[in-house]
Amino acid sequence: MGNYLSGNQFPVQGKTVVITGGSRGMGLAVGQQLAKKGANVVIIARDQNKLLQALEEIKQAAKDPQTQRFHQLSADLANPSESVRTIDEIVTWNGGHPPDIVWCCAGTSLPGLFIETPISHFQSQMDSNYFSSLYMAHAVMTCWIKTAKQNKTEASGSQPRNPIPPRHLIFTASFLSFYTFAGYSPYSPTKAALRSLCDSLSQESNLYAASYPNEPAIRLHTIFPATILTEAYQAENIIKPDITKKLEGVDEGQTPEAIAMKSIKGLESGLELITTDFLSALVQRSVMGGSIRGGPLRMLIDWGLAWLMGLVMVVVRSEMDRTTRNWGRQYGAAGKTAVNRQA
Ligand SMILES: NC(=O)C1=CN([C@@H]2O[C@H](COP(=O)(O)OP(=O)(O)OC[C@H]3O[C@@H](n4cnc5c(N)ncnc54)[C@H](OP(=O)(O)O)[C@@H]3O)[C@@H](O)[C@H]2O)C=CC1
Ligand SMILES: CCCCCCCCCCCCCCCC(=O)[C@@H](N)CO
Repeated sequence: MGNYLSGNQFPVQGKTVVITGGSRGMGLAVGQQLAKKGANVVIIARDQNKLLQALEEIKQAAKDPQTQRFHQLSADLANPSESVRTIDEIVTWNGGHPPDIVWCCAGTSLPGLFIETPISHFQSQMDSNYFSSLYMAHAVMTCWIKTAKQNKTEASGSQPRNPIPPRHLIFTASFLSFYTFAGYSPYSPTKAALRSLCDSLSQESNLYAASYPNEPAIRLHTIFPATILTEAYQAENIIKPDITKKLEGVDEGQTPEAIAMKSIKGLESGLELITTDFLSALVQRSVMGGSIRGGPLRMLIDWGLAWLMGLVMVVVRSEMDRTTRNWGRQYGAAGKTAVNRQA
């Protein structure tokens, strides 16, 4: 609580954190960094061997391995009943208490030109990226509100107690939620949908906070990383259309550790939408819509950048259109150019 009042809006010491996709890449880095800050960590993914290996690495990073607790669960989160099952099991493991923080990192990317993409990929990308997060959100929010009801602390006109540290639900989207381009039609809509879900739930959380003023509020967040240098990124590059690689070439990428660190910093400073690099921060300002804004200073910066980006994005878009047309003239309309098909 001290932490909370003194400005850190994301204290994790002694809290129970669930990380979906915590067995590798960004999710694993998040698990290690939160363990280092004193959190109890539960990771969920499909591959059990990877989970066991990752759990060891997370334990090794722990601040106090004697008191912190760690757990892993194998589940395919594209299946809605698996989210309910895992949350139930975590509550039991956690002495009957719901987790304090759920961070949805699970996801995959199958880039491809639209008509070259098997129709089943559009559904499986939605399942893997959007629905896996939605199902988890539904399961854990249901659990949190059920607990609030059981505690019978509905608003009765009385003043709420001291500020209670909130619970947190975190989605992992992408730079591509804000701005997409050729080759990402199977993927970007799944991440844009996550941002919209976050905005919807963030508004709705006011309803719960007002109904249960003596229970922890639910805070929503979405992280928007650009390229993360993971094994998954190497794998997606094998199938990624050459034009897509060219268009995203300006982004050098960041390590999963750097992305995790910047995400946690954003959470600690109380942000709802969090970017982890400069380009994403700029492009975010061109599409703020009804998303929540920060305090007066941040609002001023947002507003200035939004004005600037209104102009800049016109240039960015037409530049990318020009690159794509030139590519088509030179190489034709295939994902892999003849040169790279042979390679
Ligand atoms: N790499 C990049 O360039 C970028 C990635 N992102 C997003 O960030 C997140 C992390 O990316 P990254 O670290 O590269 O990903 P990784 O592929 O390295 O890790 C993905 C994790 O999710 C798990 N997972 C995938 N599908 C399911 C499922 N159906 N049920 C349960 N677990 C699942 C994987 O384990 P298992 O396969 O065993 O289930 C693994 O633990 C993803 O949401 C990704 O879309 C955003 C921007 C850029
Ligand atoms: C001033 C504004 C200029 C804007 C220029 C646009 C630059 C393009 C940067 C592309 C970044 C792509 C990240 C994709 C991450 C991702 O989610 C995938 N790797 C997953 O498949």
